[in-house]
Amino acid sequence: MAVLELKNVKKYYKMPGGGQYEALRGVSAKFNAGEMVAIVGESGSGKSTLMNTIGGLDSDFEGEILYEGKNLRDFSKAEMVNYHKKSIGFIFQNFNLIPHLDLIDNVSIAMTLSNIDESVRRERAKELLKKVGLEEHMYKKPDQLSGGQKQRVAIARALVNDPDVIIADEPTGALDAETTDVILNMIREIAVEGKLVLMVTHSDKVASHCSRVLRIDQGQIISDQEQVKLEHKQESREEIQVHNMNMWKAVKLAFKNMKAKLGRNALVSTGMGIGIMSVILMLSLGKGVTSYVSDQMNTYSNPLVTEVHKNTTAKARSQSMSAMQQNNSASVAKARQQGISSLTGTSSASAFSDKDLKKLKKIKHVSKIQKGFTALSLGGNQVTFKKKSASVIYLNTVNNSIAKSEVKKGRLPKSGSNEIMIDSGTADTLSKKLLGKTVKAKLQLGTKTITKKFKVVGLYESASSAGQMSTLFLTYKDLKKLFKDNGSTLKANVVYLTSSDKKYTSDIKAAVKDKGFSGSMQEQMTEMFDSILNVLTYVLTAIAAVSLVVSAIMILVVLNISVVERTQEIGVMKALGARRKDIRRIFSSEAFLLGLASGIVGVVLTGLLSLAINHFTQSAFDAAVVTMTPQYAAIGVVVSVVISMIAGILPSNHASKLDPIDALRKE
Ligand SMILES: Nc1ncnc2c1ncn2[C@@H]1O[C@H](COP(=O)(O)OP(=O)(O)OP(=O)(O)O)[C@@H](O)[C@H]1O
Repeated sequence: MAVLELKNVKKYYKMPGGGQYEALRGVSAKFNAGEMVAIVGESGSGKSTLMNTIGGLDSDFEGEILYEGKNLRDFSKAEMVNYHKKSIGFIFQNFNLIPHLDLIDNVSIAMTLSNIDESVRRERAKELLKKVGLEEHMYKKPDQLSGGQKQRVAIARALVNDPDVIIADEPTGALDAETTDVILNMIREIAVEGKLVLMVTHSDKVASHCSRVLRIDQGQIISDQEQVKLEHKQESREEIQVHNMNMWKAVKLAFKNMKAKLGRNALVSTGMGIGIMSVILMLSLGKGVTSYVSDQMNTYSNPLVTEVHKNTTAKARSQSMSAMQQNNSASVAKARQQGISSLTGTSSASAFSDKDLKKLKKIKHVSKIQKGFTALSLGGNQVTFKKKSASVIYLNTVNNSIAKSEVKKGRLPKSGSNEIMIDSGTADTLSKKLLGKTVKAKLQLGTKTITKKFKVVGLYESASSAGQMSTLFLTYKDLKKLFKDNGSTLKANVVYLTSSDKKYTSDIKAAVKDKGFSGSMQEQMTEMFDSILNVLTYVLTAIAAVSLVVSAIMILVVLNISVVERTQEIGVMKALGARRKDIRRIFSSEAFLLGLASGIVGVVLTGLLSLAINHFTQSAFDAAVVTMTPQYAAIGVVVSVVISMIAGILPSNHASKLDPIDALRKE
């Protein structure tokens, strides 16, 4: 039975100016296994067109090309892929080997596309390379071989999946006479082993080696002569199961391709890596600076204690904003006054009512609730010792949030014996030995100012550097009495909640906010700083991200160049049975690998740069300002991969859609 049967095959090419050209004009022939058929004809007679249609590279023909009883034109995509992989082997005039793969990989590429295991592939490739006499060259690259050796590799490649038909298009066209004979004998051997060999040639001498000569002129067979019958050897057929190439094999192939252009890919990855670095660096810098500021502001003196204020400043701010919007200057002034009076401790709005205290008591895990008072005054409070005076900005009550370590010298004041504690800075301006001495204090109590003697029993130094303000502490009880003695009532404007365990403090802080109160001044300022820094970080990151657009364009250009450079390779792969999907996968995998490499370069560069920056800031401000978290590193790598893969969509699609005939013809 014939392996291939052609019935009245016609092929029309569309002419650029309209109309069509009939390149094959009703070709009919039968080809049997074990034949070596020379297709001879003048240039332009239609030989290549006929081979392309028989080889399934061009299904746009009329008539029938029957393989196993089915017309190639009616093949489904999967059947056609199988036909390429299993039934047809191509040998080209200019060899069309893949330059960056070694001989083993070149021979076994069709098996890679068929998802055959590496060990099986290599074994088969070695066996075939041995058969064509290139065993000792198998790790060479094609450009290290002579023309004849290259064609021998191409023969081995055509045979790898043990096809029924070998199509050889001028296989000796680029070879000298001596090498031609070697190659022709090898091809003849293929037919002797029982395969059908169809060989295009111009040369009658080459044709004389064949068992049958088919002459073609102007798209028609003009003669069909059987010259000799070949003596056949019965060869056992290889049982090779072909499947579709999986993603992992595509990635591995892509990796080999990338290695071939290592220098270029390294440069591109570094370029994109710098873009990624700028993004990670901005995020890490934002994080580092935010936590530095938070640390500076929020060195909580006592991790168990939460300081609570009435939410008057926020209220005053929003009132003042809405008054400003309404252009009401009286309301603006009123709102501002409220803000000031809440700071100076004279606002009734900032005082805690019993209802407020009850609300706070209900918060889970609060073991103790302590009332306090804090007031700011600019010049109103003064401490005098031996004719020296110092202003005290804050008047505070002794509270649980003061840590033992903050009492630098002496102890906390006790109630009932006119004791105070002042910050060590203010104390020093009065006398180096103020501890234990009696000072005269002028204090503003609400609207009244009183003068009274106190004994300094403690010197205070805030744990937070932002809290280093001149401050005078006395007990709440004493202050309450002072107010009462002067005809007014002290109302707590700060409350300290002690948590039953350190681990609940953050929950308590959150609950305080939920109930409409606010935290300490430092906490409020930190929150404000945090939000400003966050906005700043995002703005800077967005600016840095612009460089990623440039990187994406760079990757797109590089992949496009790669597609152009490798057009022939794509043509060969398609002739060997690569699906569009496979080609797309290979190029997308290259984009993926470029993105991954860039991401890693970006992370490494950020790591190195942050080491340098932190080294500098450590010595300058005793703090590391760049904090690269694993999340940021992961974001960098993911962003890099995603951008690269998006940039790779167009080139990969373009590659997958290339027409195999055009691609193979590309010089
Ligand atoms: N894509 C195409 N579009 C239009 N015409 C084409 C196309 N490909 C081939 N032809 C025309 O079809 C005819 C047959 O071309 P083909 O390449 O099959 O000839 P050939 O016998 O293989 O020639 P050569 O030996 O020079 O390769 C030629 O006249 C050619 O100009």
